[in-house]
Amino acid sequence: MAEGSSGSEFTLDSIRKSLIRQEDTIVFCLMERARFPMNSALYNQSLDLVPGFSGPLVDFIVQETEAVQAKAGRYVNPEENPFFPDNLPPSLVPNYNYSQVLHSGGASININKAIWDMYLNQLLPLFVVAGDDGNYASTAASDLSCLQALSRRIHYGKFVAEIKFRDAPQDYEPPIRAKDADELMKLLTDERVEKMVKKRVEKKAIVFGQDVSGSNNAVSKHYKVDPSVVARLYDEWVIPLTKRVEVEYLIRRLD
Ligand SMILES: O=C(O)C(=O)C[C@]1(C(=O)O)C=C[C@@H](O)C=C1
Repeated sequence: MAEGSSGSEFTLDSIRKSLIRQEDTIVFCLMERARFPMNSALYNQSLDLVPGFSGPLVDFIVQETEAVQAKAGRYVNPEENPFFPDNLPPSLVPNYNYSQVLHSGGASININKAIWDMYLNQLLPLFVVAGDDGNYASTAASDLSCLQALSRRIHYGKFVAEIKFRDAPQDYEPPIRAKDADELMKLLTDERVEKMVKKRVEKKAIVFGQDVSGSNNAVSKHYKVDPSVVARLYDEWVIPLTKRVEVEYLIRRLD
């Protein structure tokens, strides 16, 4: 299972612990991306910076990186979903025996297009400064780290949904059979937990993102990423998209 999770235990508590640990990764990834300005040439559809490749430079870098990672077995892991799944090379390394806790229908759920669109068009402009420093390859590597961390967190909804189903099949089976997405959304929602998640990620952005001085204890008011943007990221996108994955997973759970 994911970062910080042992693999043998599969409970709502252990899954939530992993989601909490993944918050750290996401906040640090955003702080790393914020070191670079927007570098918008990287995302320009019509610049064709790479001879023989048509499309933005970020697509080229992500596709090539995913191809190498696919050969090294990244996408054999049920927690990982590629952004460019078409024509990915197969894994060349011996298969690791990942615990197969998900229903087989879960494998086909990949909402990375929505994550990509949200990250590039809505989130990035909220936390990076305008400008161009020419560091396109490093910026794209940093984007990919953010995208992969967000994708892992959001698709973790598959595991959350599986454990919720196993804990209360009698509640979930009727709306699954009726293909009632609204009822499933109601059942899986826990507003108290969502509130806590949003508060905690904002706090993490405050704690991790302040300038630390060796000489005194003054608390800085400058943060590497605006904590309210991190809270908004979870409120508007991460939690709703995780819930979308949960519903998509549950709808297929009895197929
Ligand atoms: O922890 C859960 O129960 C989840 O389903 C995850 C999550 C989230 O994305 O953080 C999503 C839906 C719930 O309303 C609460 C939290």
